[in-house]
Amino acid sequence: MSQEEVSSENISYLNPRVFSILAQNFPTNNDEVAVPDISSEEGNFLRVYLRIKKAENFKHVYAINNNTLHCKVPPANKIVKMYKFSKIFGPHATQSEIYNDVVLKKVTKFIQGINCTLLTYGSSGSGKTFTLQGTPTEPGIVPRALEYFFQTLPALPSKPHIKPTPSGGIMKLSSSESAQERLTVTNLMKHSGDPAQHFRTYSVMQQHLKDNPVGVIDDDISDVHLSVWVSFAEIYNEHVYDLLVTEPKRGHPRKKLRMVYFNNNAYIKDLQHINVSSAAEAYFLLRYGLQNLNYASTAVNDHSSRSHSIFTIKLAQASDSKSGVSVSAFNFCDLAGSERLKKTNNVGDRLKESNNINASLLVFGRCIHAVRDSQKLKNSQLMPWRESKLTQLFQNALLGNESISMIVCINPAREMFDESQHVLNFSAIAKDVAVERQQPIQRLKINKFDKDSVILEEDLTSSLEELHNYLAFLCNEIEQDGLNHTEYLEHITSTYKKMIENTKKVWENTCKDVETCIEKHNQELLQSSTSPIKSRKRKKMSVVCIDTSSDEENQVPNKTKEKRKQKGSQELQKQLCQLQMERDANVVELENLSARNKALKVDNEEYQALQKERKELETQTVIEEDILADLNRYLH
Ligand SMILES: Nc1ncnc2c1ncn2[C@@H]1O[C@H](COP(=O)(O)OP(=O)(O)OP(=O)(O)O)[C@@H](O)[C@H]1O
Repeated sequence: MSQEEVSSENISYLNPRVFSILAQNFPTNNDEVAVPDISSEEGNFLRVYLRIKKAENFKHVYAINNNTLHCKVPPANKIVKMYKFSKIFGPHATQSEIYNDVVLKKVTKFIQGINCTLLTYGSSGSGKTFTLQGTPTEPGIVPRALEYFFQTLPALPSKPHIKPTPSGGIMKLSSSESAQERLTVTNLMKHSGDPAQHFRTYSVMQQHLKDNPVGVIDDDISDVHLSVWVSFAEIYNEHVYDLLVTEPKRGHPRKKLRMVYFNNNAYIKDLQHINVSSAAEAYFLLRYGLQNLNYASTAVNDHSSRSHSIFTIKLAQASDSKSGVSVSAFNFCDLAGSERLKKTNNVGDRLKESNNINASLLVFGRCIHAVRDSQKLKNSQLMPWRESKLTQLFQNALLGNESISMIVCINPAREMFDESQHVLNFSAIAKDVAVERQQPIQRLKINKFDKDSVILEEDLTSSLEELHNYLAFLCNEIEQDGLNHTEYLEHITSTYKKMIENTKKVWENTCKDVETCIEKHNQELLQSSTSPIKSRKRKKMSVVCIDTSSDEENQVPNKTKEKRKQKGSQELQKQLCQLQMERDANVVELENLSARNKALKVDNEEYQALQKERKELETQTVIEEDILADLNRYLH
């Protein structure tokens, strides 16, 4: 069967099993199904590698063998500290050596269906980005992995038929959805300025990847449907952004994304996963995202990343004959550099970034510490995963449920000694973290009873799972919306109250002013009628008044009295006009607020409807669970 033909009955919204279909097709020594073991050849601990950046005249840091680093503590150089690593790469190590030793096997595991994470950690300017991305002439780990990955896979269909869901399942795409998915890359290319330039850079890089190894999949996998997706996220100042979106319109801020939980796994809601069919396309998206990253010049690196970035490749696999689907992800995470505020001389925005970077790295360190301690002491202490976005995302990997490695980068220059010490101490703790063995494959049990019952049981299990998933999703949404809704309602009500109080106060004050003026003017008029000289002097004062005195009482000449009356009433008129305008503006504002209030009521109704739907779903779930239990009892 060709990649283009997919039978819609067999692929639906399914949850993946742990290992992929392709895992069965990698050559093995003894014809057994290859069940990859993430811990066997790596020992049971997190793999931590060290890369020492090129630097001149450094003598206090040196590797005594492939795994051990000695560090003389200045100024006396008498104390020597020793650090152990999975492997140390000295200043002359090439990009390809690092890729082959650290990443190559992981890409194979990734194709076999295992989730993999690779982090680079180190102080600012120590070479993290260089190690991951490299340059067109010295390509780093990510472009090398992409090249290997796409050369190992069979040719992909021109349009994807399956897509991973955010919760880790797979959905089947209709032909229009499939076409729509392909449009996303084309649109980004249109927005990227000069796509030809990009492909020129790519071909320069490819020239330097001629010796990159290629994997082989022996078996016939023509009935396995494959699709590849990439995403690129940035965590900047503790906010998450999608790097693969077109720039927002001028004056519009970038959209902040939310972290949500599904089955205790955090994922970034609304982060785009873009379908790619070749290494060239994936490399284009990588470069596109890198352009959108936050960089700035600091005293230690003139092109310093001010955020953590996570480039993810997802492989979705579905087979009609081999039963089941699989989704695996490979995360490449470039952590922002830890920095000493004194050394970087940061102020203003840079200082705020530094504080956020250091704070999230601190939580990262505390989590690693807590995992290590709880493993050593065999206790289950509370871990501060939720204190930073970074640790929320990598909780599962750091708990040992994925294949995870870290490349620690240091700049061995004398003036960077303090930073390097800090990084090395951190890596010593990280290296102690145990990685647990992954769970064996969970297959759907095929029953010995008649075929219809088996199908019914499978259908029911799958629909129940869907129902559970949807319920969890709905609960999450309701929780989030409920929070926003209440906050918004409170905000609008308090604004409303404040505005009404303000309007009242302004109106009362104005009325008081007018009354005082009238009183004053009347007194003046009374005085001027007894003393004409005084009244002439006072004429210069600007007093707004209403003349209430009668002709008989008034002793001033009629003309002067008439003029005063006119002037007084003109000014009063003016003031009244102004007040009228103010009141009109307030009325408009109040109308606006009423409209917003009405909208909120509509929102509220929708909220209530959602709650109702949730209740119905809960009832339905209970009923379906009962049916399933009955069925199970009947079957077994
Ligand atoms: N091993 C290396 N060989 C050659 N150049 C290197 C090496 N490591 C780093 N560099 C160069 O050093 C400079 C800083 O490196 P890089 O930007 O990768 O640091 P970083 O750790 O990512 O810093 P930040 O955390 O501030 O972003 C870059 O110009 C990079 O090309």
